Amino acid sequence: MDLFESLKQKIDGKNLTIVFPEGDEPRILEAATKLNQEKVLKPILLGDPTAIKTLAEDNSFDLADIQIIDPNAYSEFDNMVDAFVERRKGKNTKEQAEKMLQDIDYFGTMLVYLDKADGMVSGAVHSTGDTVRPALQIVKTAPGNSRISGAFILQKGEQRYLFSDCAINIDPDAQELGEIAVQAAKAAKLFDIDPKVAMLSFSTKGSAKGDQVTKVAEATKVAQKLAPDVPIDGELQFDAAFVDSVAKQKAPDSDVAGNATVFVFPELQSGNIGYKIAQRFGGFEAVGPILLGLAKPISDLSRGCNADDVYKLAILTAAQAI
Ligand SMILES: CC(C)(COP(=O)(O)OP(=O)(O)OC[C@H]1O[C@@H](n2cnc3c(N)ncnc32)[C@H](O)[C@@H]1OP(=O)(O)O)[C@@H](O)C(=O)NCCC(=O)NCCS
Ligand SMILES: CC(=O)OP(=O)(O)O
Repeated sequence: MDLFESLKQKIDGKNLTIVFPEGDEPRILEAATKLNQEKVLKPILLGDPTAIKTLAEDNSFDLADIQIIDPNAYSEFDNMVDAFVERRKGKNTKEQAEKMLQDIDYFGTMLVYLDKADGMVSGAVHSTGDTVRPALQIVKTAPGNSRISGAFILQKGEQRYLFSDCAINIDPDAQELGEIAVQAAKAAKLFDIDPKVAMLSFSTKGSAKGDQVTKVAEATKVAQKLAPDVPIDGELQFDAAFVDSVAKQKAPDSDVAGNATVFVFPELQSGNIGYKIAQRFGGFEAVGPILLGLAKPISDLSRGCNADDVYKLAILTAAQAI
């Protein structure tokens, strides 16, 4: 079954609410309208209600009973400020909190933190840093996770893969990269991908030398130790990880090479470039980034997203809430 149909079945009837801070963005309105009409989940839009309704009318989107919250007229704003200050444990004053919560991503994240929404989807307009920073500061990591990472599902026809980290950690060390790989393997299972994890490099099993290669080889050992029941191998070049005939030549003893389904990139430059090449040259649909390791589901869109990407990421985000 199609991934999104199966995720829709999982969340069906659960009345999950997803907050969209960028409520005055047409792609968000289109996706929210569809999610609401199909009763997949309950969207909450942030912004000026009059401006949002006018924009919806201009684009023929029927918002029906979708909840709109105006952060500038939010009756529980003072409580939100107090909860934020308490959460930040001395890192931000009340005056700073009042200012920070004018930012719709901070405001939306607080709605999730305070259980007034089950998840959040933002980033159609805002950069990843601005979207994710409030989540890191307020929601923080889930138990057992020292950091978060950002994965993409890449799918085309029957093919479905997971790429990570394509969004968050700029230059992880070996320990961090190993943890990113384990987060990716766990997430793959959630999205019906049988994880076979390739730790990517420009070298296969010592064919090249250097600090960057050593880092990936060490990260492979970290990941194997953290998740001994998951097939994880590296360091592997992409062709050795993906193409059976190349795998036979370059890494004949590997249980992952040639069959990888989860691709872990050595740092963010290659991860972010890699997923966009698969998407734009390879014709794969890229859904994400899905933030892994956060205590509550919050997702960041690429600014290049369309309404269908928003719709699908909202479903993925809601599925992480159950
Ligand atoms: C994610 C990112 C914004 C965080 O960086 P930052 O704002 O400089 O973060 P800081 O170092 O100031 O830390 C802010 C908080 O986040 C936490 N944090 C930072 N990175 C984290 C991570 N990967 N996992 C968990 N927590 C993290 C810090 O501990 C800190 O918490 P505190 O305020 O409670 O002490 C930054 O790593 C980044 O810009 N990454 C690249 C994003 C990007 O442009 N991607 C490409 C497009 S998708
Ligand atoms: C994930 C990503 O690359 O986001 P953006 O395109 O918004 O920078």
